[in-house]
This record gives sequence, C-alpha cells and structure tokens, in this order.
Amino acid sequence: MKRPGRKPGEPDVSFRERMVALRNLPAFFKLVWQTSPALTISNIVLRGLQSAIPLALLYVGKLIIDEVVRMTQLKGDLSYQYLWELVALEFALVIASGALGRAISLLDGMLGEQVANYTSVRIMQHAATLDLDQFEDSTFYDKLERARQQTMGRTILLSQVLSQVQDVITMVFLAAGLVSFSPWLILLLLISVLPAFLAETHFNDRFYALAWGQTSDRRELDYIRFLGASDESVKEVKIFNLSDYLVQRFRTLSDKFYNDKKQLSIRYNIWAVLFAIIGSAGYYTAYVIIILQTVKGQLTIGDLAFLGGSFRQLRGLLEGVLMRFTSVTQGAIYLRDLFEFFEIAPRITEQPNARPFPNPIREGFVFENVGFRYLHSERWANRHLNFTLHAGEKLALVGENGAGKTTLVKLLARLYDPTEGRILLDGHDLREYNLKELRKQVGVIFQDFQRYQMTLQQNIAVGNIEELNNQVMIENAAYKSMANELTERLPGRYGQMLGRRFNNGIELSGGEWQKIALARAYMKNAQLLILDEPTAALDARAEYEVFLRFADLTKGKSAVLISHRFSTVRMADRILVLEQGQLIEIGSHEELLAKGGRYAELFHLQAQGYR
Ligand SMILES: Nc1ncnc2c1ncn2[C@@H]1O[C@H](COP(=O)(O)OP(=O)(O)OP(=O)(O)O)[C@@H](O)[C@H]1O
Repeated sequence: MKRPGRKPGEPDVSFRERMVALRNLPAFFKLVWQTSPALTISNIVLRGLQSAIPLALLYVGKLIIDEVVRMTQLKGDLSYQYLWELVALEFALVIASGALGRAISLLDGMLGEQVANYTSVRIMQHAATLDLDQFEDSTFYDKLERARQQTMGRTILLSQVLSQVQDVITMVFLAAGLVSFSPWLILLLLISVLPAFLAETHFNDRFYALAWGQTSDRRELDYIRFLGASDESVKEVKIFNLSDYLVQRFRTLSDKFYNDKKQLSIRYNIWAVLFAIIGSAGYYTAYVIIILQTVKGQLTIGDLAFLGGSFRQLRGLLEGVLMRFTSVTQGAIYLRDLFEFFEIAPRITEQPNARPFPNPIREGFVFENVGFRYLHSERWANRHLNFTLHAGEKLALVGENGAGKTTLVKLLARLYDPTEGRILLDGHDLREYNLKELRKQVGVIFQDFQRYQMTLQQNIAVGNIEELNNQVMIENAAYKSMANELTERLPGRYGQMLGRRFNNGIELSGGEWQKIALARAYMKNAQLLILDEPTAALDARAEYEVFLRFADLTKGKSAVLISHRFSTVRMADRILVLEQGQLIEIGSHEELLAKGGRYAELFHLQAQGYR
C-alpha cells in the first residue's frame, strides 16, 4: 500500500517489511561470529549475567525493607546479622552490575570496530569483483554508498540487538516477579506503552524514506565538499573563482536536508511527548493500586517497594525494547542494502572449465562484427568491427574524439563484453578464457591512469604488485620507460613518496607521471600491450626515445597504441581508422597515405600545423 506523501521510487517500509528485514539478522550475526567468535561468546555470557541483576537487586531491596520494618516492631536486643548480610549482598550486586556494564561496553566497542573493519574489507573485496559498467551506473553507486554507510552504523546495531536480547531476559525475570503478585498489571503496562511504540515505528519509517530519497543528493554533497577543499581541485577552483558557486550549491543542498529533517524531527518529538504522558499515566494508575493494597495490609512495605520498582523498571525496559525494536528493524533494513550489495554479481566471469590463455598467442585476435553500446545509452560506441590483430603485430588506433578507440581496447581487455558479435583469440571466443590469466597477459595503460599517492616503487609495482619487492625488475621497468631519469632528483629515490597528500611527498610533472605509468606496462611480461595515449604528455625527445625502446622491447609481442600524434602512429605496422565507432580504413602508414582517404587527410592536417 502506498502511503500519502510518498515520492515515486521511495521505499515503502511497512510493518511487514520491517519484520521481513529482520531475516537479515541471522546473516548479520554470522558475520559478527566470523569476525570474532571469542568476543561474541564473552559478550553473550556477560549480558546473560547482567540481565538477572535488576530483579535480584529489587528483591534484596524488598527483603531489606521488610527486615527493617520487622526490626522496628521488635523490642529488646536486636540481631543485625541478617540485615547486614542483605546490605552486603546488595552492595556486591551493585558493584558486579557496574563492572559487568563496563566490560560489556568494552566488548561491544571492540567487537563493533572489528565488525566495521571486516565489513569494509568485504565491501572492497566484493567491489573488486564487479564489472566496470556496474561502477558506471549511478543506481549501483547509490547502493555501494548505502552499503558503505552500513559499516559504522552496524556497530550500533550490534549492541542494540544484544541489549535488546538482554533487556528482554531482564523483563522476563521482572515480569515473573510481578505476575506472582498481580498479572493484570502486566496488561496495563502493555496498553500504556503501545501508542508510543506505534508512533516510533511510523516515524522511523519516515526517517528511513527521507534518508533513502537523499542518497544521491548526499553523494553530490560529499562531492562538492571534496571539490571545495581538495588538492586536486584547488587550482581550478581558484582560477575559475568557483568557490562561491560551490558554497552556494552546498548550502542549497544542505539546507534542504536540514529543513526536511527538522520538520520531521519536530513532529516526531511532539508526538513522543504526548505518548510519554500516556505511559506515565499507566504507571501511576498501577502505583496507586499497589499503594491502596499496601494500606489495606494486603502487601508489606517491602512488597510495595519491590512491586513499584519492578513496575517502573519494567515500563522503562518495555519502552526501551519497543523503541529499540524500530531502530533494530531500521538497522535490519539498512542491512538489506548491505546484503543486496553483496548479492550483485559480475557479468564478466569465466566458465567453470575456462581455457588457459594461449602462450604464445599463435593467430591473434579476430573481431567478428563486434558492436558495443554502453549501459543506458542509445548510441553504439563501436559497431560492425571486422578486423584481425595478428600475433606480434603493432596496431595503432586513430580517430577523432569519441570515435570509440578507448572502448575498443576495453573490449580487447575484456573490461566489457561485446553487445553483439564476438572477439576470437586463436579461434576461440575471448569469453572462454581464464580471466585471471587474461588480465596477466593483456597489459593496459589508460590515458586516465592513476597517480597513486604512494612511493615511486609502489607506483611502478602496481603494474604487477606481486613483484613489489623485486627491485631489479622495478628498476628495469623504470629504465625502459625512462622513469629512471627521475630518480636522480628524488631524495628518497625509489622509496620517495609521490604526490602532495602525504608527508614529504613530491609532486611530479604530467610527463613524469606518464613515464611512471608506462613503467607499469613493463612490469609484467604481457603478450598484448595496450597503450592509450601513452606519450601525450611527453616532450618530443622523450616521445621519440620511448618509442625507439618500445619497438625494441616489445619485439614479437602484440601491441595496440592509441594516439593523436602521427609521429607515434606511423611507427605501427598497421593503422586502424575509426569514425563514429566504425572501422573506415585499415593499412600501413604508406598504404593509407597512398589511398588518400581520411587518414591521409588527418595526417596532412597535422603536418600543416607544424609547417
Ligand atoms: N562509460 C561510458 N558510458 C557511456 N558512454 C560512454 C562511456 N565512455 C565513453 N562513452 C561514449 O562512447 C563513445 C566512444 O568513446 P571512447 O572513449 O571510446 O572514444 P575515444 O575514441 O577513445 O575518444 P578520445 O579520443 O576522446 O579519447 C563516445 O561517444 C563517448 O561519449
């Protein structure tokens, strides 16, 4: 049933749905258990002990009062021994309760933090298995964001659920005592607390819907906060004078969140006060009844203290349990987001009996009518691609911006699978091959490569992280890409922290970063090397040298180069010209020039610029 005031797409958190969400709790506790069995068990045992203490305290209190009353009515020599024993017992109980409470919150804190860390690790691990296009989908991002938020929230859920169980046990103890005197008091208790519980459920539902509806706006808010104060954006923010605009946008969004939440919070608190009055009225009705019975002599003064105390505590606990119930179900609903995220499965997977990747590649890659369309896009980024990348061949991709060059190499590296057609490698569909081996054998350096805020050594080693400590290999790769020249001016040499984010980090120029990225390509002995604009940031001399080495170093291996510079492109064996995702020309530099087609036109255009 849709409730009034609900926006389309907002989740409907009915009572039933809350109960259903509770089904996530066992899975959650499994996760808690996996995190630390020892902490989990200790926590449960301590809480079990703690839950019996309130009843014991009340009962000893009653015995003390009854004993005091009895003694005041006696004449002559009095024996205090029993009384002092009772007082000592109560003292011991109070001390035990305090110590247990501390121990429990210590365990809660430790366990909660471990659960948060463990969940973060699992989110990272799972995210790493997912496909590139899943990351390019904003609904996926929202889910990832909600899953991430779970990690801290779950610490609270954990202690809430455990406290809930503990309080229910305490209540059973207290109720047992109360029932033996007058069962209907329990009924009165339930009736007085119920309205507050229903209101709580309703408002929690509204708060969740509000948070749910704000997920993507919140991402924008975080993004603006980041843009407004980060080393990456500060340059442009200053030059374009963006600060006021960003602040304004931040204010608009954050004010909207604030106002939405404020209205709901005010309404919630007004209702909460009203229902608390009903709860108190119930308590005092019961109290008056107990007082009257005591006056009539049906109950002792100790009974009065015990029953009054039990009832007050029971009411407090019941209220707490019912209120907490809604936040526990709330937490369980958020857990659903977390577990749903874990359920997202990658589509780019390998079959159970995947083929080993050929080593060496014998024939090469054959594109058979390959087409690719991005998710949610009407346009084909690649279409009707038919060509062969022969084993050992160096192929260059040329085309205007948006022609589909990067998309083509992403298909080749199996970051996406073709929407139509297929890519064969040595006669078999690329999808049939072992994916891990494929990732090892196909090396790609993208134009938007990462500048890791790590040491130079780590920055190069990311190309093959298993060799992180292989100094010889790293220096070799650096030599091949000319990144080695850089080390001469880095005080920390290969151990030098790069970037500005961390202490003593040194920032590099665009071309220097590019040489490091190139070194990554040499870190593994891949059979197919794909370089997407590998020299765009290099100066002319560096570019020339890089390519001399490249041709030499990749002898016998296949390579695909994307470049807008014809000085680079002409070194390839063959050149493939793309236009609007389609292949329009293919051949060697000389052949294409002789043909006088699009390639020749683009080539002369660039050459003219240099004249
Ligand atoms: N992740 C994406 N989601 C949706 N569309 C995309 C995505 N990436 C690229 N496109 C679109 O696909 C088309 C081909 O893009 P591609 O990046 O392959 O071009 P390109 O030839 O490498 O361009 P450039 O020379 O500018 O790097 C473009 O129209 C682009 O807008």
